[in-house]
Order: sequence, then structure tokens, then C-alpha cells
Amino acid sequence: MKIYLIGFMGAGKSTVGKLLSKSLNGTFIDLDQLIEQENGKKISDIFKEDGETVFRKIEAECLKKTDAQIIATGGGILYFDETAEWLRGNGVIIYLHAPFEELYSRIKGDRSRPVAAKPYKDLKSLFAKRDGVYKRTAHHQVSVSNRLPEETVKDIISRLG
Ligand SMILES: Nc1ncnc2c1ncn2[C@@H]1O[C@H](COP(=O)(O)OP(=O)(O)O)[C@@H](O)[C@H]1O
Ligand SMILES: O=C(O)C1=C[C@@H](OP(=O)(O)O)[C@@H](O)[C@H](O)C1
Ligand SMILES: [Mg+2]
Repeated sequence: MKIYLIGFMGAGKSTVGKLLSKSLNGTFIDLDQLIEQENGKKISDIFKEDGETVFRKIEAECLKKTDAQIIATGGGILYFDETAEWLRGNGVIIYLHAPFEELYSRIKGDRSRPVAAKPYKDLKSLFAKRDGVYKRTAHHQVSVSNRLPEETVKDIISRLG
């Protein structure tokens, strides 16, 4: 069974995914790292040099080719409508959720995340839009608010049964 972690930037998908894979003794991939390896450049350079549309196509291709058991996706993984259905047909989807302000405080000023460079109000409305899509797509919603990543891992494992 594959486990896909989804959620907004700063939710802890990369951090929790790595820990979860250790607890479950499963293989792990951070999709952003896979994209950087396959393309030989940083996400921020792909955005700068090739544009977001190219990045999204690469992201969707990398998602479909990874054979890892635990996958930390990027916050924009549901950019194409068909990706939600593809994900649900290929594994268990966990939405890591926290209120926007908490996530914003984790990502503001982080230059490695090009989307986080948007102004506060644009990020807030992006969160509002994506939150609904994450909720509709996920099998489980797990809180990452005021919680250590280790606690989130325990919560995920208990929900998986
Ligand atoms: N539970 C948590 N509590 C506080 N900070 C966290 C937590 N999980 C992750 N972080 C921090 O938030 C930032 C984003 O984490 P990251 O795992 O990269 O999130 P994502 O992959 O969802 O964007 C990092 O600086 C990380 O150390
Ligand atoms: O939300 C987004 O659109 C993005 C989130 C990033 O991943 P994280 O969610 O791990 O920061 C990364 O895929 C890229 O910078 C775009
Ligand atoms: Mg990440």
C-alpha cells in the first residue's frame, strides 16, 4: 500500500514522510527531491527558467513514476484535476492540516519555495482554495498544528490500522 502525504507548504510533508517511512520500515521519496535529481536543477530554478506550467508537468510525471511506498508530495500536487483521481486509485491519501497562519509562519521568507514568495493575501487565498481540494481528495485528515512531527506519525499509523 502506498501512502501519499498532501497539504500546503510548511505542513511538514517532507519531515513527517521521512519519519513515517522509518517507523513503517518502508521506502520514501520526497517528490521535490526526485524532481531536482531528475532535472539536475533546483525547484526555484525550474520555476525561474522554465516557468510553473513546465514544473507542474514534470511534477505529475515524477509522481507517476516513483515506486516508493511513502511519498511526500509538493503543495501544488493537485494542480491538474485528474491527479486527485489518480492518487486515490494508487494509495492512501493523508492530508496534513494546520491553520494558514501557522503554516505561513513556517514558510515566510523561505527562498527555496518559489510559491511562498507570493504576497501574504495571495497565499492566504491560495490556501483557502487548496484546503477544499485537499479535503475532498484525502482519505484521512491529520492535524499538524502545535504538534511535533513524531506525534503526527503516531496519529497516521493509528489511522492506518
Ligand atoms: N510539526 C512541526 N512543527 C513545527 N515546525 C515544523 C513541523 N513540521 C515541519 N516543521 C518545519 O516547517 C518547515 C516546513 O517543513 P517541511 O517538512 O519542509 O514541510 P512541507 O514539505 O509540507 O512543505 C520546516 O522548517 C520544518 O522544520
Ligand atoms: O505549493 C506549491 O505550489 C509548491 C510546493 C513545494 O513543495 P512543499 O509543499 O514541500 O513546500 C514545491 O513543490 C514547489 O515549490 C511548489
Ligand atoms: Mg516538502
